[in-house]
Amino acid sequence: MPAITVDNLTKSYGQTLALEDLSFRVEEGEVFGFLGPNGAGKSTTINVVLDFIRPTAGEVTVLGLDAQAHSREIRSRTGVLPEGVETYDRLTARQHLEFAIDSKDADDEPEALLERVGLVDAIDKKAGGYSKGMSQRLMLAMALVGEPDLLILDEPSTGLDPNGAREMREIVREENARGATVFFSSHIMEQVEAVCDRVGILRDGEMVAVDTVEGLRDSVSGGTSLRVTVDRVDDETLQAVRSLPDVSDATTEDETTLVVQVDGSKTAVLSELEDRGIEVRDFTTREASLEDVFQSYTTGSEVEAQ
Ligand SMILES: Nc1ncnc2c1ncn2[C@@H]1O[C@H](COP(=O)(O)OP(=O)(O)OP(=O)(O)O)[C@@H](O)[C@H]1O
Repeated sequence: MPAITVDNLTKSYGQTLALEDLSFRVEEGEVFGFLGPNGAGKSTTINVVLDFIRPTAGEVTVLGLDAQAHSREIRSRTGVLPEGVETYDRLTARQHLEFAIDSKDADDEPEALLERVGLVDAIDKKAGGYSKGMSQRLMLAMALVGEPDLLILDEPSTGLDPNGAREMREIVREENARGATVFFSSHIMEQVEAVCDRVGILRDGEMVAVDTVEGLRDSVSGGTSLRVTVDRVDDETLQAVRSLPDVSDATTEDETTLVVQVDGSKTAVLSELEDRGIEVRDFTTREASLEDVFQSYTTGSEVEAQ
């Protein structure tokens, strides 16, 4: 049974079409990264999944239950880190957690939860004095209450410094190892790379790709960029390199530098140059970064998606 099923989901806010016929599944036990630029519709999707807003059309089930008919049960089994921090200034971290533990009928210890998110030192301080990162840590601790079956984290790294972002990823891994399904949104590809089993890329309210990180990388042509320093290069050589199998593009950066986009082995490119009597002085390779992949799917430029 999938943890989340979204079928033909459409959501309009007046004239604004935020989601258009969106369908995808999050399998039980996986870490699913929901990626998209600002305004793509990530929060809207999460809000429909949690029944905070109603869809214009389409069906959503969560943990096998209809999202609208069973929202109470779904929320009791789900830990949510919402977008934007909503702590209560006059309550301490301990009080926030006691409230969350009570409302979920759970038996967690506030200290233990705050220890996990690195906020135990501030346990009795009022949240009004917290930095953005501290508030984000507190919200994450609240999401962990009651060992939820499903964790939904909307932009969980917001306000966290690099250490905080790393710790957040560790918690995602731990929760997943315990058996929780994790669904988290981000507009930063790098954040999802380290922890996600699969990634869905949303663009203008539509899912443009769903795959493993490796699969996404492979689906973008020009997977590897090969930069070769030679003694000389001419048009004929450039044409010959371009027509090699697995080469999607080749350009010259200057009179002695060739940049080749190659999907397979780079040896063929180097052999072609040597066969033509061109001296290869040096070469470096660079794999398509995940930012390139993300950019190709969300802007349709830079690297061409197949
Ligand atoms: N309450 C609302 N009323 C009107 N339009 C809205 C509302 N909420 C969202 N939108 C619009 O719907 C679209 C999707 O917004 P959404 O917040 O879901 O995107 P997002 O991917 O979460 O973006 P971000 O990364 O900036 O949080 C945007 O065009 C946004 O302007």
